[in-house]
Amino acid sequence: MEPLIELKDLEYAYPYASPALLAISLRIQRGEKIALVGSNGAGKSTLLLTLNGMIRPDKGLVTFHGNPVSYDRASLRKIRQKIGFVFQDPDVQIIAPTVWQDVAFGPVNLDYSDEQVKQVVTDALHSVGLEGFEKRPPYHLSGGEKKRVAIAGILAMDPDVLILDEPTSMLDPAGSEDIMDLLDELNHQGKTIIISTHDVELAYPWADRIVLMEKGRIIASGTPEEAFSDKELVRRARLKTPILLELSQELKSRGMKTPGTLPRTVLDIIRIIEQDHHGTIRLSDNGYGTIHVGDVDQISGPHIQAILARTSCDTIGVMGSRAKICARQWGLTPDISYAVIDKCILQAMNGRTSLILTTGGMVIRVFERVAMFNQTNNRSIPVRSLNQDVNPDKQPGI
Ligand SMILES: Nc1ncnc2c1ncn2[C@@H]1O[C@H](COP(=O)(O)OP(=O)(O)OP(=O)(O)O)[C@@H](O)[C@H]1O
Repeated sequence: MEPLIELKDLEYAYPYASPALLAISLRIQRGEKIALVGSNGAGKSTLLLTLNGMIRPDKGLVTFHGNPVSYDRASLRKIRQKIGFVFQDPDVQIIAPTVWQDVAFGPVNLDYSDEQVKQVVTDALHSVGLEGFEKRPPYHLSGGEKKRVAIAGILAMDPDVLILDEPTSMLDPAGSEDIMDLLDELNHQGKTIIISTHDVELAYPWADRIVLMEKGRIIASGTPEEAFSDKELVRRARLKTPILLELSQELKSRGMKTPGTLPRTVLDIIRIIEQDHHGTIRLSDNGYGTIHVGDVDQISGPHIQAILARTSCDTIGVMGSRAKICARQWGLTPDISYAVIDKCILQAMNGRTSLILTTGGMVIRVFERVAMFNQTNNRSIPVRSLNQDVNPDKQPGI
């Protein structure tokens, strides 16, 4: 398959400095979620800047859709619309006095009509959960909100690819989880996402592919399990093994049976431990808790309130920006907003009931994920849709 972006034998050195990139070759497929991981100075930001022509390599070739990137003004304008870049520090990117004007900056410069600008800015602010922020001065927003403004400014130009340099730097844990959840949502909508980070715990469960960098070179590119399993490579890259992987390596070295696949989440680790105990480690006396799923675009706040009043629901999880806004408007305080499905499966295994609020295609994703878990682990955790228009007979996993 032709890659969406390809880098061939790139080399680059900043003026009066030693090479920042050496022998870089990389193929990026449409729809991938890639994390470039490496220590300070490894070359991650420089590599990202070559992807949409912000840095022109001294040697080698960058192609997009099979066409070599040209560095004339018009071509760069085009490619930067299709490959959007979110800088590490949002203050570098935010330039206008209000959120609306800032997000509208790109579309206005692309000569969109007033009507189009209005539409794309409204949609972009909706996607990142910043409706109602239109008139606010960006400089008075929190770090997480500024990051969202920067992402909205890029989304307003409808890029195929989103590049984010250290997307969670300067954010608190909840803010980081919100951003990673947003990136998942955008990827689910078809965007290719490429981030840089030195946070292995963030990259390991999130990425489809990890590209490990050291001193300007790519030293590994593979699934997170492959990239982080080689202790020597991880040491060379001045990183550390993700804690779940280290735990599973320790369990294995102590004779615990581990399945073919390595754990990416807490749920995976629990599964390994349970299998070794023949699935009897702990199951609540009540059996499994139910996972309820509601599409916030198909259901009203009062309806949810009524359901919550008559069902004992131990945990509320929200997936996606729209669900987060609705939960806030309906006066609900979510317990979880990241890795929601896995956490609700863990709750269900402890006999606890949960409610997941989300939108559209994500509802089906919940059913599919739980069905797959039930099938591979011989479980029967029930999932129920709160939306009447979903035919339970057609729902996988019930
Ligand atoms: N504007 C610049 N001028 C000169 N040298 C630079 C410049 N930007 C980066 N470098 C150098 O290029 C190399 C790669 O830096 P880069 O910022 O790409 O690494 P990084 O992996 O993104 O690091 P970090 O995680 O610290 O952001 C480093 O040696 C750095 O000192």
